[in-house]
Amino acid sequence: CRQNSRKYNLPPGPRPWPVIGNLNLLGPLTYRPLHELSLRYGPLMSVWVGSVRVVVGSTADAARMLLKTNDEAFIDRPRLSIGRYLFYNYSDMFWAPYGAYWSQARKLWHTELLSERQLKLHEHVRREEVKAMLRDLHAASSMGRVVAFRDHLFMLNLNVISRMVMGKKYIAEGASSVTTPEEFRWMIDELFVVSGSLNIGDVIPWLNPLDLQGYIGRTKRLSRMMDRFLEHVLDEHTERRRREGDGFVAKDMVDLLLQLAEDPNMEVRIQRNGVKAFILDTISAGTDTSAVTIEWALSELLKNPAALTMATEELDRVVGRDRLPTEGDASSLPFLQAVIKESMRLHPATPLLSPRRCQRDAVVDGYSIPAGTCVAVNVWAIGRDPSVWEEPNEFRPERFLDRSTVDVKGQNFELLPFGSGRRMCPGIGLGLKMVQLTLSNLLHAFAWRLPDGMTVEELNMEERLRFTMPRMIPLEAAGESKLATHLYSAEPEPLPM
Ligand code: HEM
Repeated sequence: CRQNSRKYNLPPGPRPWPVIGNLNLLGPLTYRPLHELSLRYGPLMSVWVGSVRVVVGSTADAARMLLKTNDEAFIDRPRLSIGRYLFYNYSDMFWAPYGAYWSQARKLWHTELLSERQLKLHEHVRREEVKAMLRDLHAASSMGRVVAFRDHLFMLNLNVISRMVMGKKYIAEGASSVTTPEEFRWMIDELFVVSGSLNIGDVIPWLNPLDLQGYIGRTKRLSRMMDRFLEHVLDEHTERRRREGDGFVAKDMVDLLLQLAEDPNMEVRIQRNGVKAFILDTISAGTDTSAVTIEWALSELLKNPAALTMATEELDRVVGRDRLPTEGDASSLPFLQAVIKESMRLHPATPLLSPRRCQRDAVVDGYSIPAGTCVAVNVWAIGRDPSVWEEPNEFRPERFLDRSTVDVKGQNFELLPFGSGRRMCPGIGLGLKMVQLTLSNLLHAFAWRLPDGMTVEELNMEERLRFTMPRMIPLEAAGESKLATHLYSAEPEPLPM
């Protein structure tokens, strides 16, 4: 593979070592050394991860060339062990190779599974779950307890996804006869551990059969447990459909998927494994991403009290103290929107966009990129590029009030938290709703401050990298309830007309 590369005019990059390539340069927070290397080798550079050639784009222009101008060349994903062993041999959408199956899946997600109509139908689920979280936080703050947000935010997003996709919360006591809440939680944690780890055998293939890290063994074990659980979910849904006969109405994503799986007009039939793989996609791609984004936005606000005041004053003005913010309020909260964009600029949930694979030889900016090359876009570096952003390391939401046309929907290449092009995140609508609704409610319902004795300067803002990029140290804060007590009860209020 490396000999082959001599005949190509590849983008420049550091000299690779035998076997490991440039792995020695990368470290745990890969996007940071990659950013440093790009300052030396340029916005389009080649690095070797083991024996896999990776082309990294580190500026908005490079991202545009890779994700828009050459969208079709880089639309595939690499075949990694996780897709093979956990996602039913790439039967999901995230890891599916480019082709008819993936195209059909995208269409279905867009028109059926996560359509505007489906999102609207489940608005009450998001409201109820946010309210349940507020109730718990109210109880904690009445007792003067400091709140650690991470678990609350993760459980909120998991509960919303579980209810929208599978019809109920599987973490609740007695929710399922095949797993205990503890077992389910273990599976979810394990899912993120394997999703966020590099399997050495994927980049040094002759090591794969040895499974030196135990990665394959772990993934297969998790897959067996998950499969038992997912089979049970599918059986429960099939049983309800049988029981209700002609009166059956699809209530959640699994119901819809099972109907689609039986549709003889499908271009490519969705098999039972496909249904299970799509469920897994929503859990792995749709829970932690939103939770991590909200935790970073709260952290930046606590570190920047002036911005926190502006956000809460805006909520007071627009929503008033008699009710909780709803999804409909989002468009009337420009400062909150700016806070979210600014936070996503500095702390994108996936600092290196999920890997793409070049499906045919391509030429980008005069460099040739051979088929099979992996492609990564360093959105973390793009978000901090001083030629695009003034004072790039400062948290300044106001910058988006002047640039309100810059959004996160994949058209502005300087801000790509959801990626871009035909492979960009299909969950953007749901993800944004969750982030906006949760953040507005947390800020409106409580006055937050750092734990006693901690100054703004002492709030640690280091990150770590797993599947997503969470805070290294989970955020803690003390909250004081601001609204009338009945607004914290779990009973949902009626939606404003
Ligand atoms: C704040 C929340 C979220 C963020 C920041 C986020 C970010 C991303 C990014 C960066 C990608 C890769 C795009 C690319 O390759 O260009 C992606 C892909 C994907 N996301 Fe999201 N996501 C979020 C929420 C969600 C939700 C709620 C779901 C589903 C319920 C979801 C499902 C997916 C799937 C299935 C893919 C793979 C698409 C494909 O390969 O065709 N995401 N997401």
